[in-house]
Amino acid sequence: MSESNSIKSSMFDSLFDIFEEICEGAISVDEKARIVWINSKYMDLLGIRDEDEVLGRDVASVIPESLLAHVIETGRPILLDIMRFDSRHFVVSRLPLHDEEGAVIGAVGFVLYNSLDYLKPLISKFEMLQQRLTSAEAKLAAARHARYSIANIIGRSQQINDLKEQARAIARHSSPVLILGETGTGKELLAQSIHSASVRREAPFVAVNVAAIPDSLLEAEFFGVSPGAYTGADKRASKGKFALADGGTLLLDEIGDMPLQLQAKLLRVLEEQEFEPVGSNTVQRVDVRIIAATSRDLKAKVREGSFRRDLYYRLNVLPVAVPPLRERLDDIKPLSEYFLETIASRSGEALKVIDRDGLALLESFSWPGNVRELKNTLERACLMCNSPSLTADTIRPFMPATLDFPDSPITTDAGLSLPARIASVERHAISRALEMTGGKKAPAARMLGISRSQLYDKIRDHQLSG
Ligand SMILES: Nc1ncnc2c1ncn2[C@@H]1O[C@H](COP(=O)(O)OP(=O)(O)OP(=O)(O)O)[C@@H](O)[C@H]1O
Repeated sequence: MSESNSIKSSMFDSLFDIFEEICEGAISVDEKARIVWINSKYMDLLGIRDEDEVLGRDVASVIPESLLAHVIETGRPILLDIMRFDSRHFVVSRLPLHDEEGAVIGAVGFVLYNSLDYLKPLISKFEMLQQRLTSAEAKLAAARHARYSIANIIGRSQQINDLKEQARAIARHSSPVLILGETGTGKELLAQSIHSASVRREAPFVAVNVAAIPDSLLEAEFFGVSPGAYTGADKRASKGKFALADGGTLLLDEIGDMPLQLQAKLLRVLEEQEFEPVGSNTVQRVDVRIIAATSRDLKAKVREGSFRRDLYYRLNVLPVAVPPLRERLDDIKPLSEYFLETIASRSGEALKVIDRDGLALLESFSWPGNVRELKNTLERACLMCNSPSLTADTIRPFMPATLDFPDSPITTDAGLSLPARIASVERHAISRALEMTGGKKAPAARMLGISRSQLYDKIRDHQLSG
C-alpha cells in the first residue's frame, strides 16, 4: 500500500470509529448485501442476541426496509432517510464502500437517531402522512376482498344452475380457471364467487383488467417494482398484483389482450409460482390462484399466433363458459326483479314492477351487452319513469339501439357499394327503432341519437311508413 493510501485508510478508520461512537447503531455488508459486521448497539436496537444469528445473511432478510443493496447497486450514498423497523422509525445514513480502484465492495449503514425527538416537526409531518397512507391502504385492502358469493348469481335457468354447480366444484381445487363468455355475462361475478367458496376466501381477491392498462406498464402492474428501478422516480418498492394477491386469487380479466412478451412471464409464474419485480434480480415466491377471463376467441388467437399455446393449455385446466343472456331467457325475469330491488333500495324510492308486456319486450331482445346492458336499461327506465309500473312503452325508449340484426344488410348485401350499404344499414336501424318504440318518433330519435326533425327527413328519404 502506498504512503498516501495508508494515510487515507487510517483516516477512514478513525472517522469510522468516531461515527460508530456517536451513532446509535452501525452495520456493514459485502458486495452481495450480506451482513459482514454489526455493532452491539445495533444488535440491541434490533433485538438480536448473537451476531452469529445474522452474519452472512442477506441484510433485507434481517432489516426488510434496508436500502443497502440499492446503495451497492447504484454506488451512491443515501445520506439521510427514515427507515421503518417493526413499528419504530430510525433516522439512517448509508454509504457505499469502494476498493482502491473505485469498485463498490459493500456498504455501511448508520442509525443516527433511534429516538426521533431531535426531529420532532419533521417526524410529526411524516407520521401524519404515514397515517393517511395506512388508512388508504386499509381501504384498498377492504376493496381487495370479494364482494360476491355464489348466492349472488341470480338466475333460474338450467344453464345458471349448472354454472353454480360448476363454480362449487371448481372452488374445491386450486388449479387455474379459464372463464369464457361475452361481455357483461357475469365473468367477474363468477370469479369472485369461486374465490368466496374456496379455502382462500379470507385472503385477497385482486382483479386486473389487462385490456385497460397500457402494454408498457403491464409488467410493473403485475410484478411490482424494486426500489430504484427507475432513475429519478420514486425509489421505494411498489407491490404488483401478484404480491397483493398472495395467498388469495388473482383475476386476469381480458387475458386475450396480453402482449406475447408478458405471456412468457405469466407462464413462468404459473409453472413455478415465482417472479422477479421490475428492476430486481431477486426472485419472489407467491401462492396465487389464477382465474383468467376473456370475451375473445382464445383458440383462434392461439391459431393466429397472438396467444401462446402452452399458456392456453396451462390456463385451460378448469374451463367454464358463461352463456349469453339470449340463450337463457328464463333468467330475465329474476334478474330484472333483482335489479329493480337494488335500484329501489339504493335510491330510497318505491319499488317498481314490470308488467307482462314489459317483460315480453325484455325477453324478445338479443342483449349483445348481456346482463350489464339489461341492468343499465332498467336503471335508465326507472330514472326517467314516474309511474310505479314499467310497461313495454316505458321501457322501449331505453332499450339499446343495436345494429346486431340477424338479417343485417351488412352480411346479406355484400355486393353493394359502400354508400348503398351505409344507406341500407341506416334504413334498417331506423325501422328497427320505430318498431321498438311502437312508431313513436321522439323516443326513436333519442334511441338513434339524432333530432326529431332529422328522423322525419330520414323516414321520408328511405320511404319508410312513419
Ligand atoms: N347472474 C347474475 N346475477 C346478478 N348480477 C349479475 C349476473 N350476471 C352479471 N351480473 C351483473 O352484471 C354486471 C356485469 O357483470 P360482470 O362485470 O361480472 O361481467 P363480465 O363478463 O366480467 O364483463 P366484461 O366482459 O365486460 O368484463 C355486474 O354488475 C354484475 O354484478
